[in-house]
Amino acid sequence: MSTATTISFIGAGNMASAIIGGMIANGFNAENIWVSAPDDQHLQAIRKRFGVSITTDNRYCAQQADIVVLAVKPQVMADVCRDIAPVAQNTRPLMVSIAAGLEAATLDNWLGGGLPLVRVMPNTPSLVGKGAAGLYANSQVSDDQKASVEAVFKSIGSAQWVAQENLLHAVTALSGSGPAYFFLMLEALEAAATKAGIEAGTARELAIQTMAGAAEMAAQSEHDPAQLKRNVMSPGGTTEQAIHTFEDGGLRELVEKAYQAAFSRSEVMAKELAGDD
Ligand SMILES: NC(=O)C1=CN([C@@H]2O[C@H](COP(=O)(O)OP(=O)(O)OC[C@H]3O[C@@H](n4cnc5c(N)ncnc54)[C@H](OP(=O)(O)O)[C@@H]3O)[C@@H](O)[C@H]2O)C=CC1
Ligand SMILES: O=C(O)[C@@H]1CCC=N1
Repeated sequence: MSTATTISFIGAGNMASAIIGGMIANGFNAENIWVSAPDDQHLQAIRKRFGVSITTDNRYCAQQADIVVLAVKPQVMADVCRDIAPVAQNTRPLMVSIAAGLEAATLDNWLGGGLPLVRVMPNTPSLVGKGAAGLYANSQVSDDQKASVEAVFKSIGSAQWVAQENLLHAVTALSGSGPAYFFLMLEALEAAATKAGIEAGTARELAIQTMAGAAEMAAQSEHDPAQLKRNVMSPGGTTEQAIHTFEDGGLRELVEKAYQAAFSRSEVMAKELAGDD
């Protein structure tokens, strides 16, 4: 990505902040980032935190950039896109949507048609440079534009292109929503350990370090997760009692059910919102 690349974010919430924070921590120049949202006080806080330029005018924000990231909730996306469409048609930036569900053709239609558009499904650990994003480009996107957007998301974690757009539903249910699954596991482990008498701060520290250590080991090891799990399960020891409890309690089926629920919701959102024209 060129150091002169300018990026505008329409929407300044959890996900936009995570991406911006990750980019700046990785050396991207805050002067080349614009952010717009309706609430000026919220924007002032973003400026203070990251040193980016801010405006409550989405059109003005979109006009500043080579890449425009649409980072609002799916339900307000139609209004936002229709509002900035004249500007986008005039300056023809690379449009990037991070919204769950919303299809490229629907977005492009709201933006007036014929624009280069990449859909990205990122996740909040982008803030700490450990994001995981799936990307899909429509046919208007050039190779250079693909390289630029890939560079942005690689700078804050892993970025993987998917061959078909509908695979983004599968990415959303895996890595888009995924951080919440692991935060739930942390909450549950911390609660169990606290009940057993460990001080809450200590329980959290040990649980987090265990999760981070397991993830790092899985990333670095030549063994698959099943083997790594077996390596912890000493015969007749403690771990096998816990793992058998998880298996007997139907954890795998529950994970599959939860994954499918997120996947289906993404599909339903795509259908519902595609009808919003
Ligand atoms: N959170 C996550 O983990 C992930 C979210 N996403 C996607 O990212 C998108 C944003 O989600 P998230 O950041 O969680 O949501 P938030 O609610 O945290 O942020 C939404 C932002 O949009 C702003 N906004 C609302 N209306 C407008 C408008 N008309 N013009 C400009 N900005 C507006 C809000 O402004 P204000 O601050 O003033 O209220 C807020 O800053 C969604 O489409 C979601 O599907 C994708 C992957 C992961
Ligand atoms: O829950 C959501 O809809 C968004 C998309 C993936 C993570 N958060």
